[in-house]
Amino acid sequence: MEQWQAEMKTLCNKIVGIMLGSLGLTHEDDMNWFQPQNGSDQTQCLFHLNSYPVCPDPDRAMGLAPHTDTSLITVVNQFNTGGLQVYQDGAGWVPVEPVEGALVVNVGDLMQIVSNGKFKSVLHRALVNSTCHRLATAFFLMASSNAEVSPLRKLVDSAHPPLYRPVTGKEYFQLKLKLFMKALESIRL
Ligand SMILES: O=C(O)CCC(=O)C(=O)O
Ligand SMILES: [Fe+2]
Repeated sequence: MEQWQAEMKTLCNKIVGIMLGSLGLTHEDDMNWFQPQNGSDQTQCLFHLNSYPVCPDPDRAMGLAPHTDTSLITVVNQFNTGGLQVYQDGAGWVPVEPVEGALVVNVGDLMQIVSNGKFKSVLHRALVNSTCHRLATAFFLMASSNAEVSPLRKLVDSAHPPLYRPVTGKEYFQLKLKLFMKALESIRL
């Protein structure tokens, strides 16, 4: 389990590096701010094992209600049983069809903050079905609890003012628990 967690964290860090790199951020300083500092071992990753039993009337039930993740990114494994849907403006709820051997990467709220809105946190939900028990895992890469999360300096200038005030990883986590879908809006400048 520990080795799996370390490998997932490495994978997530790589993906975040590629995403921020695509915005022109390549320096170490741009990449390491969300890691635990000074050798502290605060939790920086969370893991959900979601279990959705067979449902006789799936149209009248919901596996996981619509939400955005608090994370920077979330890596989801659907184990070849669909159910995950993402909301797309204009199209509505779009199923994320499982692809054998592939993982799904969801953009979370913290990524929306640090990218100053360039990456949008995805609204998603999970449906149940009437034929098989669905399992899905979600691995969340968070910012460490004392890391300052704010739009990255290189993405901010007079033409692109910061959209969000700085928060610590811990503060945003608590805001999300309290305000749920209104958390991002509550730190909007
Ligand atoms: O079950 C799924 O496919 C998604 C799980 C999820 O969105 C979550 O745990 O936050
Ligand atoms: Fe989620």
